[in-house]
Amino acid sequence: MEPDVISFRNIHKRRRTKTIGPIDMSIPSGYIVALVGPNGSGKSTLLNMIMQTVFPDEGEISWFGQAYPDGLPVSVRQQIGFVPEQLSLEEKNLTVDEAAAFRSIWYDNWDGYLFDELLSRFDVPRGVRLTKMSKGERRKFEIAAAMAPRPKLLILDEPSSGLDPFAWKLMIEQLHKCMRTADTSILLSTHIVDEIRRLADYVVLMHHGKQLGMVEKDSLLDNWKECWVAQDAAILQDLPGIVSSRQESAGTISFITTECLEVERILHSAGIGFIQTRSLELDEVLGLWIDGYSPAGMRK
Ligand SMILES: Nc1ncnc2c1ncn2[C@@H]1O[C@H](COP(=O)(O)OP(=O)(O)OP(=O)(O)O)[C@@H](O)[C@H]1O
Repeated sequence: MEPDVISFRNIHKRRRTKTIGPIDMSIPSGYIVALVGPNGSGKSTLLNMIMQTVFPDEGEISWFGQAYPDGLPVSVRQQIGFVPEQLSLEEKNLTVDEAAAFRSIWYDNWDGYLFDELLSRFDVPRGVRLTKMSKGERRKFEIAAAMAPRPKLLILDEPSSGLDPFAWKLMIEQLHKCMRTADTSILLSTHIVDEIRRLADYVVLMHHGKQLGMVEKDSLLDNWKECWVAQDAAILQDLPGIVSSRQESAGTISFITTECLEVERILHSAGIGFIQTRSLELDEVLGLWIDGYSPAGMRK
């Protein structure tokens, strides 16, 4: 079995107004994991710790199953593609071609053909300095450059920030392709619900510097539902994961549950069917999760 691509063990990072951590989490190999959470919850800090542009005050990080307390070797760094939240200062005055030449020295696995193909698909102008590009053009350059070494791990900090809908769709396609052809694991931070829906296998929720858990996206969406049944409110006592309920009309109630599959099993065995169900929107799910309702099937 492939080792986890990244493991955090008891990680703490003190910031001016809050502490990020404790973080204990492993990112499994071969999946897309979405890091979600409100502004300032610690997502970028976590990603920057993986890149060693920020160092934890306590705890240990492992890359592909190994810790490197004396610094990340270049050979391991070359296996990781990174799209940071901000443009890197070293490259700020370079043109696309100069920045690509700089990176191709750094990454000996750099695939110039793939980079050229991605740039032309994304329609990025080549001879222009990165600082003179639009935000979206710069973002597209960053995504192409992070994918060009065909890394084992791709880390994307709010990758779609500034992308137009066409570029966004193309990015989603390219990330799927990257997973298929290069077997790349992906960890991304995002606020875009549709991005999570289209890309993520797992969702990790961050809140106030704490990681509230990791759960399979499909299990989250299959289990967190609003349901309508032709029963009175007494039935709710026998059902798990009830968040809220409402009397819709005489003899009909609706309720929100975090354990819809189990609720369905219990009702079915009592000969009761749903009148209808509605999947919660992901932002409703995340709001409830932050409010303390834990999803079933949380990954350790
Ligand atoms: N260089 C820094 N020095 C001190 N505090 C920092 C630094 N960078 C971030 N912080 C603080 O750490 C906390 C977490 O910030 P971080 O950027 O990791 O959050 P985030 O979840 O990525 O937020 P967003 O969704 O807004 O990008 C915030 O309270 C922020 O003010």
